[in-house]
Amino acid sequence: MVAEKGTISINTENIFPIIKKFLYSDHEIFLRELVSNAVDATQKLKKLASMGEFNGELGDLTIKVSVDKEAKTITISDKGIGMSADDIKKYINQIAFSGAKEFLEKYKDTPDTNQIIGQFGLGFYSAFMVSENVEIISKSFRDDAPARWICDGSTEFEITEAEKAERGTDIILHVAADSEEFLDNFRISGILEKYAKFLPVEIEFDGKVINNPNPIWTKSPSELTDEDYKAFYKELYPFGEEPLFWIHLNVDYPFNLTGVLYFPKIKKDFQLNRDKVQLYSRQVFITDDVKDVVPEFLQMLHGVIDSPDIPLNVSRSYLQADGNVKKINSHITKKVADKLQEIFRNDRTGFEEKWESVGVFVKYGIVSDDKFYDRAKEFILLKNVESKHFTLDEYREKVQAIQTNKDESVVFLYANDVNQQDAFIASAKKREYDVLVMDSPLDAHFINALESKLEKTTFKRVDSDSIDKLIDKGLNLESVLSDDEKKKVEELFKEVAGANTIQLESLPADEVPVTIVQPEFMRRWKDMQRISGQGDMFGSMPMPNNVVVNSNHSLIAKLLKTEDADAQKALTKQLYDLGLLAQGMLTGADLTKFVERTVAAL
Ligand SMILES: Nc1ncnc2c1ncn2[C@@H]1O[C@H](COP(=O)(O)OP(=O)(O)OP(=O)(O)O)[C@@H](O)[C@H]1O
Repeated sequence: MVAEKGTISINTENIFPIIKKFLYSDHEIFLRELVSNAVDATQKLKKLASMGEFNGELGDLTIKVSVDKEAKTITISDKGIGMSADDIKKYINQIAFSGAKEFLEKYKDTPDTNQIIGQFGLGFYSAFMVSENVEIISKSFRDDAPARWICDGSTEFEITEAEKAERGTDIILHVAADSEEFLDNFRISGILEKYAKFLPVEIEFDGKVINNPNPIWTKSPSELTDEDYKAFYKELYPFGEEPLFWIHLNVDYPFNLTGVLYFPKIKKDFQLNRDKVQLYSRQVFITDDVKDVVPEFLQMLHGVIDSPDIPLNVSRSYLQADGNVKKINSHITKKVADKLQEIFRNDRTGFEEKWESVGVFVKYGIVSDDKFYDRAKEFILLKNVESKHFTLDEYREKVQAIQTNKDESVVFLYANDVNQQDAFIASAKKREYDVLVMDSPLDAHFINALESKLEKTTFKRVDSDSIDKLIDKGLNLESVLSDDEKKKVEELFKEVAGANTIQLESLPADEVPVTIVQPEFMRRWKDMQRISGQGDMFGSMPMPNNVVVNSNHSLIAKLLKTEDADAQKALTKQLYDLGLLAQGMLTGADLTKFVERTVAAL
């Protein structure tokens, strides 16, 4: 068969309803699009005026939005460049022919042209998502006769001359029966509040200007004071607590990006984050779902990012593939790291005070982004039980002399619950060891990440073994017990200890007789699963503990000497329960019996 080539034909009558229906999943977007067009028309006029191509009076350029419940109309009026009948035919009747793009092409070499929002030539048609008929009444700045265009959403339209005294455009939406929700003032003001809050031209609704046309991210940091940044934060999040500090982003190469990111105070447990980073494109709100644009670990930041290089119709798969978005992502990471480093270097005390909040970002960053560790390693802080902070290098330097084990690995001891692990911390202190506090939900992952980065360093929770096993220097004490005696002790404890493993050790005589420890490896693995929210496959499984019996303690000698079998059992049980009690593991009926027994023995 001979190859045949051709062009696929598109039938406008069929494609039009598809555009209307599926272009935007969210119908409220129509207002964003129409108000953006009005802003564009106004900005174009200002631009022409600044170049001497328009010499008339600019006058009040406020854009007005109004709702007429009775007539069932929504009107968006601007005093921008307007359109003649020919302009309407050219720009409106040809779908996907963007006048904005044409304008940009024409003036691309002049300054400030990038303030125009439109790019696809589709936005106007979103009006049909909510309207039965859409009417345009417009008068061009060129003083051509005013024109009226009306269309019912089919491919047919009517264009006639109109009466209009003032320059500019009125877009009148005759709202369809299924969209009457948009005839509600609250609804409209809510939509404007969301999308138009920072548009660069004043927008009036219900007699009030609803926007701040000059938000701080459009200004230069040198014009701004701390108070300005704080006031803007309040404007964004009226109920938020004052932020810790902020970063003003200002990039124009290789992509355009402005914005202000705030570091919020973070409570210990991650609270649900309602105050999110907002994404704008030329001051038009796009979304507050900034996944992909902002690195995952920085999504807890607050503030605003504005980039014309982020496509307006944000779809996730599109964003992930977008080269600019990737660059933006790593730029933000770098900026955040630079800012943290600057504060760390210039104000160490202030940095330490903020560590509880800042640490959450840093830890999350280290866990989720390999490159971030290299940027952050200088200012990662560790806090010990005396609430002193150390960098990684400082801490290693501090503990290395006495906390190195026989394999030459430096052991960083930590507690995740200082109260509950007090007895273990006390034994560590007896050896003059230092103990860190690792009590944030991220710490299990953070510790793992650090172990993989730091050479010859292991983290061990203070209660995961007896202290001389945690930092095993290979200097084993002799046991005072014979092998037979050891066996006997083991049997006695086996009877009371259920599924737990008995571990006889020759510890110094002044260490406690019985300790219950939770092996580091299993426990940490379980913690990590819990925080990653991965099914609780092992989470609900009871974890066997190790019962460390100090064979050198005098009470163990006494236990062996006790001849009466019941008395021997009772003493074993008492010692075991004391071990559980020290770990906060003695509860319920066992605790009640323990108290009764102890009282009876007094
Ligand atoms: N209020 C208005 N005043 C003057 N011209 C307008 C107005 N609204 C629309 N236009 C003209 O119609 C064109 C098409 O508008 P439309 O919203 O469909 O696309 P766009 O704004 O160019 O791009 P996008 O699809 O990104 O919004 C605009 O580029 C502009 O030339």
